[in-house]
Amino acid sequence: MILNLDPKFAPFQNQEEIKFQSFTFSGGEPHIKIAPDFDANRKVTITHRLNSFNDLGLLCVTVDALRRMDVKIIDLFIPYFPAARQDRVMIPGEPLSVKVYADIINAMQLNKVFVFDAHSEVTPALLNNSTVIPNYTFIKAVLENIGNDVKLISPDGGALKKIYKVSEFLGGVEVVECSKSRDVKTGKLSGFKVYEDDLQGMDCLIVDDICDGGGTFVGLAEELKKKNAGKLYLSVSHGIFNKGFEVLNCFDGIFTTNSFKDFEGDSVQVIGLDQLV
Ligand SMILES: O=P(O)(O)OC[C@H]1O[C@H](OP(=O)(O)OP(=O)(O)O)[C@H](O)[C@@H]1O
Repeated sequence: MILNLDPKFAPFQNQEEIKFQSFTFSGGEPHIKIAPDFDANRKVTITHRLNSFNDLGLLCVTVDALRRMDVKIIDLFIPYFPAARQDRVMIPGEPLSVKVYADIINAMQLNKVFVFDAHSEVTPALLNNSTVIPNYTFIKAVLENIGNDVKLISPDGGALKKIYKVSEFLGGVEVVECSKSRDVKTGKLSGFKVYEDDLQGMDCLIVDDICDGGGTFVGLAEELKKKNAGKLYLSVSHGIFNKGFEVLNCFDGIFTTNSFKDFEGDSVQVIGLDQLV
């Protein structure tokens, strides 16, 4: 059975849904009332786009309510893992935020926790009983839109291992390795390298987990164009796009999923997770 905490997000279409009402108390506390007309002996999968501490609060009270209804087996599907990029302490005084979220979820003693395309190996390492759903079928769906005659672009060393697995899944689509550097003091992006001399007009698809402000991809696109890239496409599993799509107008197509939020308009092509999981 499925309990979709976000009414706009229902990735598992074929399962029977548990009904509930959720609201926020005047003091700001999330609350839920779950309709008791379901078989508590069955496994319940909660789905949630867990993007903030408020979402986490609703999840915590939901798990508590289910436990009090005697539900023994609870799975969780949170496609975007919050703070997954805060997976190391860069400067003393900063938190290891990904562990804060993981510890809270671990305390719920869930049967399985599913995450879509985790930022790094730190998330599943910290999260008990976790399964990372890879981005393979997402990228396959992107290629169904733009064609197979592209090179896959890995923006940095951290993404390399994943992109070679994507390439293998797709039957050996060629990978171009790139790297990015940051200013040690400010943490700001300072440069990109593309480890191929001439892209000879080939179309390029950048594959990454998250687009936030987009600086990574705009900078990389400039370097790819300097190396004679043809059309440029961007695919990110989790679209935050906090600076909008104007900044990304160097791309001939942008693809993402609905793991983080929904999108309106045609600036981005969204491949829903219901088609991928
Ligand atoms: O859209 P932007 O604002 O440019 O951010 C997107 C980039 O941020 C994340 O990597 P991050 O730089 O955090 O990776 P790291 O773990 O290698 O530092 C993500 O994997 C993208 O590469």
